[in-house]
Amino acid sequence: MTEEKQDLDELYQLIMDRKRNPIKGSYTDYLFTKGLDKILKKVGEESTEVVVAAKNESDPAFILEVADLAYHVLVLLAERGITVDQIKKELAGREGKMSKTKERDDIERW
Ligand SMILES: N=c1c2ncn([C@@H]3O[C@H](COP(=O)(O)OP(=O)(O)OP(=O)(O)O)[C@@H](O)[C@H]3O)c2ncn1[C@@H]1O[C@H](COP(=O)(O)O)[C@@H](O)[C@H]1O
Repeated sequence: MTEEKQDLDELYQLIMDRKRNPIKGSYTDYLFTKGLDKILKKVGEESTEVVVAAKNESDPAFILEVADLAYHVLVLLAERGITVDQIKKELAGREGKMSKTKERDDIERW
């Protein structure tokens, strides 16, 4: 059996392509047309669904909700003009910095 995988970078590129070349009937296009407030509303809704699924539902249902959230966060990044690489760079800059779990400074005060 072949297992299909979609890289987050590839999905982001597809979303960017929808932004540059709108396609009628595309849900991504629908979100960009509605604008930032609609995208933020979806990110909020999908976040809540992840929380509920994490507490109550099976692994497949939880995975589905996390995937929905990931997609909408990528749309939000694209709307704000931020790339996945910028997020990776931010995460890479944190590597090895969180060694204490008590009495440690907030992330902003590193
Ligand atoms: N990963 C996703 C993805 N995850 C969720 N969704 C859509 O997100 C919507 C969420 O469903 P909801 O019931 O919460 O929302 P709704 O009632 O449909 O709409 P609103 O609440 O936003 O008005 C559904 O319509 C899903 O189809 C996605 N739509 C697209 N993608 C990816 O984006 C690619 C491009 O999609 P299009 O832009 O539609 O061509 C697809 O091939 C996928 O890879």
